[in-house]
Amino acid sequence: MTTQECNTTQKKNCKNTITEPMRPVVNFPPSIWGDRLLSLSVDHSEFHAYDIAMEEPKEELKRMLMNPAMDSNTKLGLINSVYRLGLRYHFVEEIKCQLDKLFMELKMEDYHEADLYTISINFKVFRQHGYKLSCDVFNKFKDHSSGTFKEYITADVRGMLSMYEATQLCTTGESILDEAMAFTEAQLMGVVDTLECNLAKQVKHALRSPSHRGMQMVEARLYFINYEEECSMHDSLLKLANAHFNLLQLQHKEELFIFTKWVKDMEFKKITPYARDRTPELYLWAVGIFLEPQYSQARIIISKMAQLLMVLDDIYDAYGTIEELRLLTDAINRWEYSATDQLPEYIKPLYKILLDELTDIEKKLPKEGRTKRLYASKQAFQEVARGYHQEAEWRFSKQVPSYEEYMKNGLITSTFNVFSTYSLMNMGEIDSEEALVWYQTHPKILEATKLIGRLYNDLTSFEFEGERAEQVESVHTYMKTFGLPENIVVDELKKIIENAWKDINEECLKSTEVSMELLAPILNLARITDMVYRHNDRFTFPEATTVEYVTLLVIDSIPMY
Ligand SMILES: CC(C)=CCC/C(C)=C/CC/C(C)=C/COP(=O)(O)OP(=O)(O)O
Repeated sequence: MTTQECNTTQKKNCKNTITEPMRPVVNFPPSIWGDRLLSLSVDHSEFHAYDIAMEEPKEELKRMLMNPAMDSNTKLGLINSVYRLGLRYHFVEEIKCQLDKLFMELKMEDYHEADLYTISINFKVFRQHGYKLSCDVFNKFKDHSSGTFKEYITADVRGMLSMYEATQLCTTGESILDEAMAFTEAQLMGVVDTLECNLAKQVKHALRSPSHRGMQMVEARLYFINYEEECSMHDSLLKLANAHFNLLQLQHKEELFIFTKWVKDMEFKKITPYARDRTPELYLWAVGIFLEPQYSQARIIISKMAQLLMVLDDIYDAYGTIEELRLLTDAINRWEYSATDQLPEYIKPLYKILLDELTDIEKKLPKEGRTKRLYASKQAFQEVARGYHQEAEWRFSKQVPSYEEYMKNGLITSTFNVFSTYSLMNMGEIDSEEALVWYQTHPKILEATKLIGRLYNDLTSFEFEGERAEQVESVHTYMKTFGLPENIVVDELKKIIENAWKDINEECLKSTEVSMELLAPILNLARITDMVYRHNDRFTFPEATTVEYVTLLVIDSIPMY
């Protein structure tokens, strides 16, 4: 977020005639958390207790998933619940084995008699696991003479909700799904206030955040609360989900404490008082990217990187003068302690933290492939600094680039290359030559995710930055490049976001090229972006939903079953 450009004005200090730049005062809302997060503590014996509590239900669920006698729709329903509860990673092999078989045996005739709910669940489950079930399964719900959906399905709210969720898996060219998304959304909005309690909660949340685009752990907790009847169908599912939530909450508490303490120990408040204070909000991005317990260290590293990016963003967007920003960019490009000398005093401690942290991360990485991974992560950081600098130069020279030129740079300043590089290098996957080669081809899924990040971020912030004469963000560059009014441009950019989601969905269907495990952090990055920016900038102004979600994941206790 940028502020009024006023740091080129010089203020005379009469006593010693040294000129001091006038720096903008940015009224970022303060953090609402205070020191509360520093009192988070965990009892380590509980980790073990939850691990034990998970063992039996996990084995029972494996048996259920592999049970050949279970009817295919019941099985797909169970896989749907497992996925929505964030438990998929426990059953990767079993689910693959079952879906391979079910998908191979599938015949379109099987869907002739099936209802909307069943077809939608089938569709969603297959697609979410990489199997491209044809969208033709929905043809029978269309009245082809009128071109609209058949009237009778509007009475089936549960079915429509499920269809709405399924349409989020749409890929390019599937017009029936585009139409179904608009149709079900409008119908659900029309009836939501007339529904009974549980269904109303489910519909309200889906309209606010469809499950495929939501942050996995938040979605899992809300599924557990809002879809009680589905979760209670199998006792083992209930037990496993419950122990799993408790286990993850312990981890989240511990990690958030470590991250908060690091922010305090590094004295960010003192050395970067001009920057936003958003510790749990940044941590939420890390939880969004990685759900699984084994990525604890990755979540802490990603949170730290996000903190450094946020502070850099606040220097480049507001606090630094253009001369200081040039020096800072040069120092980040040099990436060596001796470059500290060229920096203004107030940036020196930050620069040191940046270099120290990377060295520290280096020590934690396995020796094999270390150089390559470090090179990639350093490059990603340097690229963002150059991108931030380019934006500052445009603002300084009051130049408005073309939309294309802006976006080329804007994809870089989305910062998502840093997030995904750090994610992959902490997965061990980037060790594999194949994964690294794939990553360096600028995969479509990553480009689409960056696009969503840049556009959503701009769409939610351009209005409150609207008083500024020269805007350097996507809405105004698009308006200027194509000579279109603001309302049309906003709609156009939203369409581009929808198309980017289609690309992401398509990429996740090609799971033979790269594993779903490698795609997951990138898909999850798009999901957390959707959660944070779909309605407004919930990162800079986190009061409502972000606080609600941090509380849900880290603070609210989970009753034991
Ligand atoms: C797409 C996007 C930027 C996602 C943010 C991901 C994230 C948590 C990054 C670290 C902090 C940061 C730069 C937040 C965005 O600030 P801002 O809203 O001021 O960003 P801007 O200056 O690039 O518009």
